Amino acid sequence: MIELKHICKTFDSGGGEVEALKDVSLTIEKGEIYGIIGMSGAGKSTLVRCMNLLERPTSGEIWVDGQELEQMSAKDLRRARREITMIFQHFNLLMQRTCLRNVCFPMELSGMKKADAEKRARELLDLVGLPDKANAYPAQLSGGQQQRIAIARALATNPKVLLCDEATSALDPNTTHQILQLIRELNRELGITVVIITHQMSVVKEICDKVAILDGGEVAEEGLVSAVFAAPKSAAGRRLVFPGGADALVSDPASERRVRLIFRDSQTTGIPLVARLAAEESIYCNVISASTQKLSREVYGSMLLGIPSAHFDRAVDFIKAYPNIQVEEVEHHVQ
Ligand SMILES: Nc1ncnc2c1ncn2[C@@H]1O[C@H](COP(=O)(O)OP(=O)(O)OP(=O)(O)O)[C@@H](O)[C@H]1O
Repeated sequence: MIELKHICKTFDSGGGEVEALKDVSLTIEKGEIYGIIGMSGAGKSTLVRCMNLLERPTSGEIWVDGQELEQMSAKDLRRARREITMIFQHFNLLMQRTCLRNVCFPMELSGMKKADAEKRARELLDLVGLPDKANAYPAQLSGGQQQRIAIARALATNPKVLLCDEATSALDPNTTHQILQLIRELNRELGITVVIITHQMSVVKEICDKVAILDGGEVAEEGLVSAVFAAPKSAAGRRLVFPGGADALVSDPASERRVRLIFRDSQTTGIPLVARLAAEESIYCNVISASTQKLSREVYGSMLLGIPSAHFDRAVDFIKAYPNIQVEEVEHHVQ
């Protein structure tokens, strides 16, 4: 289990101080796939680098399996770091070494015998589906294959935690899907805890159990992916889930009140609610935006409606009579 407690990180950059992380607290349970998502500059890379002390926080504590990293002896910290490995957007392979020698590298550093390291490296190449690339050089491989080699290398020290910093951002959608599948298999089969740093919602939707949305160095919200993405509460969450949104001028605040509806299963997403409000109650709503998405194997729908103020209560009562629809009034600037 990884616990971040009140992490702050301030960088001294020539022109002044940059507060990259402001009082970040998160708990990542053992065996979870945890996504950390945010816009560029939100502090994602800084946060993930703090998790293995590649970056030392200015204040706050990082606990891994009940031990505080900064209180460890140098020897214990080296051991702990071997258990928290990382893969990167640009793979960071050693280009002068063959794939086999790349995977052997961390084992050589830890003093393992060459023959044992090679045996283990071949097993790992097998595990990531590239047993035939042992003698190839990274430059001879595609991006997806290079990331597989990087994953094999990351697994060489039998880690408990795999940190993935934008690990699929340089890959096409199909290759991204294959790498995410591999990461999910490793999570299930080896029980590795996975932390995924990304700016892509599709990545979090595809494999994460939980997500934290980072905004300006702070956690805007966090929780189960299905809960956060179905009904984001923070402004940062809404920007991510409803990018672009609807034009704030699309409805008239003087005559309409705005509600967000969240539909929670495929039966509910199929209800022609707006048509029924018109046909059965003679209430004519303005559909400002609508979308459906699949999260954790369930279909969620979201709709932003402008309801004529005069009929607001009646319309909300009508909607609430349906099970599995969540209704919340939102401010007029919400999109
Ligand atoms: N070594 C550093 N020195 C000074 N400022 C830094 C340093 N590293 C990061 N920052 C600043 O900290 C903030 C957070 O950066 P970080 O790289 O963690 O964000 P990010 O969410 O990972 O962004 P991106 O998705 O663009 O990589 C930014 O304002 C960045 O300029």
